[in-house]
Amino acid sequence: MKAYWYDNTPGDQREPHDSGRAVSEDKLASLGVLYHNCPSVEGVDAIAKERGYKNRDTICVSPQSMGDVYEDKVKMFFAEHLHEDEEIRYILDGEGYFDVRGEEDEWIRIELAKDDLIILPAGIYHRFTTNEQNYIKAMRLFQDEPKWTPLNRGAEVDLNPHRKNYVEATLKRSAAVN
Ligand SMILES: CSCCC(=O)/C(O)=C/O
Ligand SMILES: [Fe+2]
Repeated sequence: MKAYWYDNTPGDQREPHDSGRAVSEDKLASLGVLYHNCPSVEGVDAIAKERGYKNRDTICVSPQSMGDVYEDKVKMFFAEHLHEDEEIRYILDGEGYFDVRGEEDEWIRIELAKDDLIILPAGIYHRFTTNEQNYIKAMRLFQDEPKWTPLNRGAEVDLNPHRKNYVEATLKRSAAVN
């Protein structure tokens, strides 16, 4: 895992966009984004049990596995959104980037590879993209039914109770201490 401020320059979303300014694991944790390295699935099972996850599936995001819909899927994942549930992603193979918003709405890019596990809190605005290798295989863990419901950013979603709770409980506290 490597995290850094996104450089905001134009160019393909799959390029690194590394500003050269690193972001620490502590900084991510202050935003409610938790990272673990899990060399074996037992570590994943322990985290899932502790946090009450009941379901999981595996997704492969690549032109080989998705065919004609690959580019549309990548565009969809890259639209800024939130979820009403916490989400865990465990990388089984390949690489990709999760971008999350900091306190001042700046993007932080989190580069993930095999054995990396990330927990994103409910209500955080984020997006995902493959990198230039166009290949990632990940385990998706769900607290309840295995559904992936993105709520794309907009005035209405800003007022979503899960968003408001995240802003009050996590984002404002993070801004106060950082
Ligand atoms: C590598 S997992 C596919 C993307 C995804 O599950 C997600 O939640 C994007 O926001
Ligand atoms: Fe998401």
